[in-house]
Amino acid sequence: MRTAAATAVATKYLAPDNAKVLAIFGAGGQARSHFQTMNKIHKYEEILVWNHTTENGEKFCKEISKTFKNVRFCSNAKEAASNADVIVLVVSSQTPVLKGEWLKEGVHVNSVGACRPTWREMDDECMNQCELYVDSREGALKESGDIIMCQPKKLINGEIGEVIDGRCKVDRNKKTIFKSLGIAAEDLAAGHLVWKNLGSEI
Ligand SMILES: NC(=O)C1=CN([C@@H]2O[C@H](COP(=O)(O)OP(=O)(O)OC[C@H]3O[C@@H](n4cnc5c(N)ncnc54)[C@H](OP(=O)(O)O)[C@@H]3O)[C@@H](O)[C@H]2O)C=CC1
Ligand SMILES: O=C(O)C1=NCCCC1
Repeated sequence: MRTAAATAVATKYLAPDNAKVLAIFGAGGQARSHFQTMNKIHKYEEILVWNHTTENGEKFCKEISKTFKNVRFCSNAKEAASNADVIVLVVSSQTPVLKGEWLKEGVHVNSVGACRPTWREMDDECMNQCELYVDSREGALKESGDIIMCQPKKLINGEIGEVIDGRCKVDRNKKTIFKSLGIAAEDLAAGHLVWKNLGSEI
C-alpha cells in the first residue's frame, strides 16, 4: 500500500487537474493497491486495464467492477494508453510495454515496475517525450533500466520531494513520468501511521 500511496501523491502533483481516464497496465498485487489509492486523487470516469494475459486482466476488471462500474479490459495496450490521462505501469516486464507514440498530450505516467538496471517498461520515445521525476535521483541512476539504458541519455527534472516543497516547478500541460523505485522514507511514513493508529493497543 505504501508504494501505491507514493504513486497517488506523485499523481496529485504531476497529472492534469481534470484527469478523467485512468489506464492500469498489470493485474497483480500492485494493480489492486493502486486501484484503491488512485481513486482518492481524481474522480475518474473510466478505468482501462491492459494485462499480457487476458484471463488475469479480465479477472481483475471483474473484481474492481464491484466498486467502480466503468472499467474495461483492453486486449490492446495501445488502446488503453492512447485514451488515458493517467497511466500506471505495474507489470513485471523486462521489455517496454508502453510506447511514446501512443501518449496523449499532458498525460502523466507512473512507472512502478522495471526496478532493475537491465529491465524496461517504457520505450525510448516515451522517456524522451516526457518530463522525468523520480523518488530518489541516487536510486534511479542505479536501479532504473528505463533511465540507465535510455538513448539519448535522459535527464531527471527533479525528485518528487522537491516538487512537493516547491523547489522544482512543474508544467502540468507537459507529459510527465514519475519513476518509482521505493525509498525508506515511504516505509518510515507507513510505519509511523501504523504506530499512531495502534493507540492504546500496544
Ligand atoms: N516501485 C516500487 O516501489 C515497487 C515496485 N514493485 C514492482 O511492481 C511490479 C508489479 O508488482 P506486483 O503487482 O506485486 O507483482 P505481481 O506478480 O502481483 O503482478 C505482476 C503483473 O505483471 C504481469 N507480468 C508478468 N510478466 C510480464 C511480462 N513479461 N510482460 C508484461 N506483464 C507481465 C503479470 O501478469 P500475469 O499475472 O497475468 O502473468 C501481473 O499482472 C513488479 O515489477 C515489482 O517489482 C513492487 C513493489 C514496490
Ligand atoms: O521498494 C520496494 O519495496 C521495492 N522496490 C522495487 C522492487 C520491489 C520492491
